[in-house]
Amino acid sequence: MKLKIAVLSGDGIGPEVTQQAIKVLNAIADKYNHTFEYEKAVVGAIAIDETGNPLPDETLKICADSNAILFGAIGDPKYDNNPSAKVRPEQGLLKLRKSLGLFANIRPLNTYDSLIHKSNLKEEVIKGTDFVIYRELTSGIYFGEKKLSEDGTIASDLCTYTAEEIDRISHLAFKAAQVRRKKLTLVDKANVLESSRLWRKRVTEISKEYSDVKLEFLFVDNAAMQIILNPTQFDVILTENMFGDILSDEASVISGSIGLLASASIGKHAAMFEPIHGSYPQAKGKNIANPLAAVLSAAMLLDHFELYDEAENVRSAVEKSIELNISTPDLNSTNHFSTTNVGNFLRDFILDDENTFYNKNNIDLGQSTII
Ligand SMILES: NC(=O)C1=CN([C@@H]2O[C@H](COP(=O)(O)OP(=O)(O)OC[C@H]3O[C@@H](n4cnc5c(N)ncnc54)[C@H](O)[C@@H]3O)[C@@H](O)[C@H]2O)C=CC1
Ligand SMILES: CC(C)CC(=O)C(=O)O
Ligand SMILES: [Mg+2]
Repeated sequence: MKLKIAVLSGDGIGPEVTQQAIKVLNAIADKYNHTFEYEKAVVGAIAIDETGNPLPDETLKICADSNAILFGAIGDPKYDNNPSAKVRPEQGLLKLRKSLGLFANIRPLNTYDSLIHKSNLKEEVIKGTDFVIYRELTSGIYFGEKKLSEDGTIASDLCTYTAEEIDRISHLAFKAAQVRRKKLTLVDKANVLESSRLWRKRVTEISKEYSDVKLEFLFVDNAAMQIILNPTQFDVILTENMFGDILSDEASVISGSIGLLASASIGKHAAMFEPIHGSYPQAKGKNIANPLAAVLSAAMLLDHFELYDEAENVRSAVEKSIELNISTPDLNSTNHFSTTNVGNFLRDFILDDENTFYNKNNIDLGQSTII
């Protein structure tokens, strides 16, 4: 297969982790005889520095002309610490999602046997967790009208949803539940918010078309608690933009690190693959960020083009790296490996086996080595 992939690595650790995802995609292309062509484009703080615009037209054009987009992360402390900045990196990402119509953000979450004992949460609580969050991505409060009074003392952000916006992602989420464990939990705040009541009404209506799927409702405050107390109860979680953003960061604690959580942002005519984490500026340039979220997002890209064996190969390599503790410091506090070397391991494992990596780097199995 031939694919044109736009690469928007962005800010902070974005370029470091995206580089490993490309390394892995290149190994897959070599092994399975595919051609992946990459075209780089700027977004976020780096784009503001270069052009004054967090999403230059040229970037949008490159994305629109590609089969898929590989996205790293955006954000920089110089904007985070300046609430008055009018032009911000995050606007680039939001505009990109909106312009390409990427209305569904799919965030899978599972545990790894070799990490469970390291979790901050009890093994018996998290073992077997396997759910996916369907987060609405192009509407809600992140896209509503923003107002600041002239004297700067009153601010507001409007949360709006239309029936159409709710319906299109709901159908995707129900379809996902049908091929999973047939349970869908709508997370909202329908006891308070009018927009949430519309979600409940539409989703209840749509559920009649998916009678094999059990529909449950949960208020978001309770959902935040249940995700930690009893995460195995969930199969598909469907929710609006901001709730999905927040709950998925919380849920990443179950897996062991936010550096493991991948996502696919899907629209009618475009698809983007992005880790759920941000630009982790404290780690920029240190070669310590976990690249697995970016790599697993690349696996979701392969799935999207029905390259299922290839995607499975990437996931096996990731599992092997975790099992062998070839991991960055977020997962391996003692003998950690660099971002680059985790990527090298995955590449070597895909193209050959784990021994290649050990031999190339002169590592004895079981030896304590930091590289
Ligand atoms: N999709 C995106 O591009 C997103 C961008 N942001 C932006 O990123 C910047 C930093 O925001 P934060 O709230 O600090 O969120 P963040 O996700 O960048 O980092 C939060 C914490 O998560 C951990 N972490 C994140 N990525 C990791 C990785 N790959 N490996 C290991 N540990 C990792 C680190 O402990 C870090 O301190 C801000 O400018 C924010 O606006 C935040 C979230 C999403
Ligand atoms: C930085 C925001 C625009 C989005 C975000 O936090 C996310 O998509 O996870
Ligand atoms: Mg987020």
